[in-house]
Formats: sequence, C-alpha cells, structure tokens
Amino acid sequence: EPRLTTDFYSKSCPRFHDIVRDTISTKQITNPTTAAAVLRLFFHDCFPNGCDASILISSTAFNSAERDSPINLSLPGDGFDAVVRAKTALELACPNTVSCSDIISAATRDLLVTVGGPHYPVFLGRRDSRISKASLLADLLPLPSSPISKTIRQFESRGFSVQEMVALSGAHSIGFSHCKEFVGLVGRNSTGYNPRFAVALTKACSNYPKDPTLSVFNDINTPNKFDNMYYQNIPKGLGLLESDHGLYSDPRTRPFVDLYARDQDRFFKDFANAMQKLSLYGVQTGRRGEIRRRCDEVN
Ligand code: HEM
Ligand SMILES: [Ca+2]
Repeated sequence: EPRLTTDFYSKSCPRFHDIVRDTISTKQITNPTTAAAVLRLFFHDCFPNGCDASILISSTAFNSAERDSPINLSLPGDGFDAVVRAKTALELACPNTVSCSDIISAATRDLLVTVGGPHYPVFLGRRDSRISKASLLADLLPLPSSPISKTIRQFESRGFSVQEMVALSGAHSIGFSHCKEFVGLVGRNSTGYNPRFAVALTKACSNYPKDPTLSVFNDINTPNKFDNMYYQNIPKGLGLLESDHGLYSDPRTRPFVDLYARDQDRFFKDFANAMQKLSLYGVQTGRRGEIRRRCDEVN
C-alpha cells in the first residue's frame, strides 16, 4: 500500500498548494463562514468511513448519498462550494490529477490557518471513493445528545484517545449551531448552562420552530477566531451544545478541558496532531478508488 506524502503533487501539479490557498482565501474573504463549513465537512467525510470525499457525492434517482442523510443536511453549502471551486481551478491547471479528498484536507488546513489556527503538514495521495450511501452512515457520527461514553467509544474504535477527542472538539471554537441542536436542553436545571446564558439562548431561539435557520455561535466570545476560548467557556457554563458541557462533567475528559483552557500552545499542538491523524483515517491509495473528475459524482 503506497503511503501518503507531503510532496505528492510536486511533479504532477506543482501549483497544487497555491491554487488551493488562493481559491479558498478568496472564498473565505467573501464568506467568512467558509472555514467552519469546510472544517465540519472534513470531519463528516473522514470520521464515519475514512477521508475519501464520499460526503461530496450528490444523490441520484438510484442512490441516496451521504450528504442527504439527516445528520449532514445542515452542512452549509459554502463548504461544498469552496471545494468545488478549488477543483475547478485545479482541473484547468492539471486535469485528472488531484483527488477531491486531498482538496478537502488541504483546504481545511489552509482555512484553519486563515482564522488563526495552527499550521501542520498535509499528507497527500488520497483517492476518492466510488460509493456514498446515506444508509451506511447511521449512528457513525456523534450527536450532541449522545452519552459521552458512546462518543468516547466512537472515537476509540477508530484509534483516537480520549485526549485526542477532546482536542478535536476544539473545532467548536469557530462556527455555529442551529437552535434545534441545543434549545431543548437549555432550560433544564440538570444541565451545565450558566443561567444567564440559558436565558439569552432561549431568547435568541424563541422563534426557531417558525424559523429553523436560527443559529448561535459555538464560541460566544471569539466566534470567528480559532483559539482555546472554547475550553475557557465550558467551565463557566458557556458551552453551546450538551456534548460540549459533557466534556466537563466526565472525569475522563475534564482534565483535558482544563489543560487546554490554560495552555493554548498545548491545544494547538495536540489539535494539529489529531487533525493530521484524522486526515489519514481510512484513506484509499494506489489503485483503490479513483481521481474523480467532478467532486459531486463518481466517474
Ligand atoms: C465530539 C462530538 C461532536 C458533536 C456531538 C458535534 C456536533 C455538532 C453539531 C450538532 C453542530 C451544529 C451543526 C448545525 O447546527 O449546523 C456542530 C457544528 C460544528 N462542528 Fe461539531 N461535533 C462534534 C465534534 C466535531 C469535530 C471533531 C469537529 C472537527 C474536527 C467538528 C467541527 C464542527 C464545526 C466546525 C462546526 C460549525 C459548523 C458551521 O459553522 O457551519 N465537530 N457540531
Ligand atoms: Ca474562538
């Protein structure tokens, strides 16, 4: 099995990195929600069944694809659009050469850097899947309402430690969540929400049954900056999702929340390593898979 390398396109597409960086930074400037959109797209592509761009395939009359499974319906169009733009530019420069899955990984890293996150090397040479089925996705991604033990098991079964899970959750330092993902639990006493924050959230979401697009920043203090504020918020009851609070009520995860809250360098280091590890999870190389011509359909 060939291994991924950082210089995979150095001969076949020498401008690969420049083209990805240029397209996504233009997109991020016109639409600042792009970074979070692509980061979540990356997670939802890689975590269930490996980084193979299966998330980008559109459904057909004969196949309901991953992106149409309920958990993926809230993935913002800007994430898909950013990848498609980079693919279009890359097909002009180096036709039939660059996989959509490599674009997702490189774009995620570049966008993280534009919002203040750590830089890490991106290994390349992934091939794209020929299969994308909504039905195969059931229960493979964590839900905010999942018991933390279940989420830990999901990460451990893919080789990720509890510490890596907590570090990756720092992705919620940027982006937003729709009201329906958290509002049901906000008013209950048993949960970890700061009472004033709970009142503000209830108010912000009061019209959500009529307006399902209503949403709230994941990190109320620095919503557009990738930093360790997410971990500083949680002990104060300012985490948005029940799964964010959950990291503080469980003795297995709590020490890492405290560690990352006081040490941003340590968070960046562990996050970068865990992102690299996730970007290699379940990849297809060599003769497996294909280089998709269009990211939204198999060749
Ligand atoms: C650990 C369990 C996790 C749970 C339960 C969870 C759940 C969620 C939910 C419910 C949303 C809101 C989606 C919406 O309403 O549109 C969200 C947003 C987000 N998640 Fe997670 N997530 C988890 C881990 C991760 C990881 C590991 C990453 C990336 C490495 C990630 C990246 C994101 C990003 C960037 C957003 C914001 C998306 C946007 O602004 O468009 N999440 N997550
Ligand atoms: Ca932040």
